Amino acid sequence: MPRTDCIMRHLPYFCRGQVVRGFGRGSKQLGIPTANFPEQVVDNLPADISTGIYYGWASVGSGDVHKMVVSIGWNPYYKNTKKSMETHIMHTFKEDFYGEILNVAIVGYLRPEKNFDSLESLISAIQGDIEEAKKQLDLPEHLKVKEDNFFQVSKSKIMNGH
Ligand SMILES: Cc1cc2nc3c(=O)[nH]c(=O)nc-3n(C[C@H](O)[C@H](O)[C@H](O)COP(=O)(O)O)c2cc1C
Ligand SMILES: Nc1ncnc2c1ncn2[C@@H]1O[C@H](COP(=O)(O)OP(=O)(O)O)[C@@H](O)[C@H]1O
Ligand SMILES: [Mg+2]
Repeated sequence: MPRTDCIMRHLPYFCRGQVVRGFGRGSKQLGIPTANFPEQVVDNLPADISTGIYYGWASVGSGDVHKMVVSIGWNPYYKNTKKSMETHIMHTFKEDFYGEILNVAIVGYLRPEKNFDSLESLISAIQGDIEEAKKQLDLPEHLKVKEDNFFQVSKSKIMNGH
């Protein structure tokens, strides 16, 4: 079982990285696209940050900051052999953003990763996570992270030059 005090010690956790291709299941099978981070970003996570489902804030390149949910782990339903970190942003984008920089601030923990008997139950669990995250993120302590300098830096010229 994840030790909540261990997890919370690292939050908020900020990171950025280029969006890479995963297995293409997020949008095609689940109807919930997830922007996947490269292995390097996953390897740089603090060793004692538990796998599981988290929520927070995200922006793409120098774009607006949106609510997000992120899954860190091996996706037991799919039995992945590599640990992944995948972010679903609660926003409708006009097009895919592979290759762009994704900026992420994780602020809270929702639950451990689970296996499910059916795709339908995986999808409804994820939809439940999204609803819970939306509620939690309206709390003042979480809303303030949206304004963090971390996201301001991503809007600066330095980042736009890439
Ligand atoms: C909020 C959220 C919760 C998730 N929870 C689980 C889970 O409990 N078990 C699991 O096997 N996968 C879970 N996933 C991961 C999905 O299985 C994953 O997004 C899907 O396999 C897409 O993978 P892909 O990006 O490689 O295509 C979750 C994803 C999100 C965004
Ligand atoms: N709201 C969104 N949240 C996350 N990714 C999105 C969103 N809208 C579009 N995308 C795009 O969808 C891609 C993820 O789709 P997905 O089916 O999970 O494929 P993959 O397996 O390649 O990660 C992201 O890399 C991004 O380019
Ligand atoms: Mg994905």
